[in-house]
Amino acid sequence: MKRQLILEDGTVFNGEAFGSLAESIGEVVFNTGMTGYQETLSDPSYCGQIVTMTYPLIGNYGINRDDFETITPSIFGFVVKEYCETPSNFRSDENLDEYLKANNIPGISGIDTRKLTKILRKHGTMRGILTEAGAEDKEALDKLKQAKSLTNQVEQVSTVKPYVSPGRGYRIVLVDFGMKHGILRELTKRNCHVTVVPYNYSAENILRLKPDGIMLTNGPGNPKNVPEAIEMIKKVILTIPIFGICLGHQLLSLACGADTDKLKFGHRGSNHPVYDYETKRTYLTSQNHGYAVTEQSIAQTDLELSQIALNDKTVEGVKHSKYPSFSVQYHPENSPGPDDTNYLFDLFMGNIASYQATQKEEV
Ligand SMILES: NC(=O)CC[C@H](N)C(=O)O
Repeated sequence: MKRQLILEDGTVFNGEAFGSLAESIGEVVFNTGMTGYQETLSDPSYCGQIVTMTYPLIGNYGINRDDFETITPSIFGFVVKEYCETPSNFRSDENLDEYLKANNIPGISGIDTRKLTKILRKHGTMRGILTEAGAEDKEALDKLKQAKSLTNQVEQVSTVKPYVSPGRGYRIVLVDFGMKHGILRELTKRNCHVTVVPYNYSAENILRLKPDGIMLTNGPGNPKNVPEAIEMIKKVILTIPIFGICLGHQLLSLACGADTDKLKFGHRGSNHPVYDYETKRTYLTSQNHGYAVTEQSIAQTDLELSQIALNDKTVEGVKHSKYPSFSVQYHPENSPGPDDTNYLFDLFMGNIASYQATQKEEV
């Protein structure tokens, strides 16, 4: 069945339908990972976005039971050049089409994704509509232009109630803005007792849980749409070590007085080089972000710039100069992508240990 992707600037792409046949409007973004489509599809940070993969063949290793980053995916659409109907992999349980249908995600294949990506790089990300072919282009375009931009994606993907993943190690409160399972996986690997709480859990309620450390997860949309979290962080940073990832990094930075801005077309892929000023090393990182902390805004805060993207000098990490808190813009939990920066979870454990040691000395 024929489908269309129409961009805000009027560009029409014709292709074949796969996955669900639902009509969808979202921000069209590109991901350059050669693999990792299952993690991408199930990453809640893509809520509100239609993702195109630049790698031309997608679906060839199927969908397996192990690589999900969330159970209920919230991506708004999936655009590929060639979609593989007959996956070949010992872990594969179903094909991409079955997965997308079961989760009501519309897909389109047969698209010149190189052309689409070049348009997005030149113009910046745009919104688009995935719709049935033969629909009046003008009507679809009007619908797209009239559609309101989303501001409540975090609310859509965060947990509603707190829950616990028990362990005997440090007690970590994980504030869920649209958590990838990879973060929980890294904490449980380190024996942490993790309490996952909703995005709008108050500082008072978090402190009542007596955490040893707090983690701020990744999540969709503009960090400025989550003011309650910024207020919460301002209070908890005074007494508890914090580690923020992606949206969590942006929120921590905003709470410390820095600013964020939207990038032209963002960073989404599995091989983004990041330089660390302290270790003087370059790490390959997994990334998915459309916003970033602005470098000039850091100077007026107690934050230090700790890491930077080598491709375009975007801020990739900050460290607090007074409190044992830090954050990164990329994904140390990888999934998908390289695990070069997994050590940051150990660094967080170390921060907790040394902070607790200093607290004991003071008593
Ligand atoms: N993966 C994330 O947490 C993304 C953060 C934020 N939504 C951005 O696009 O910049």
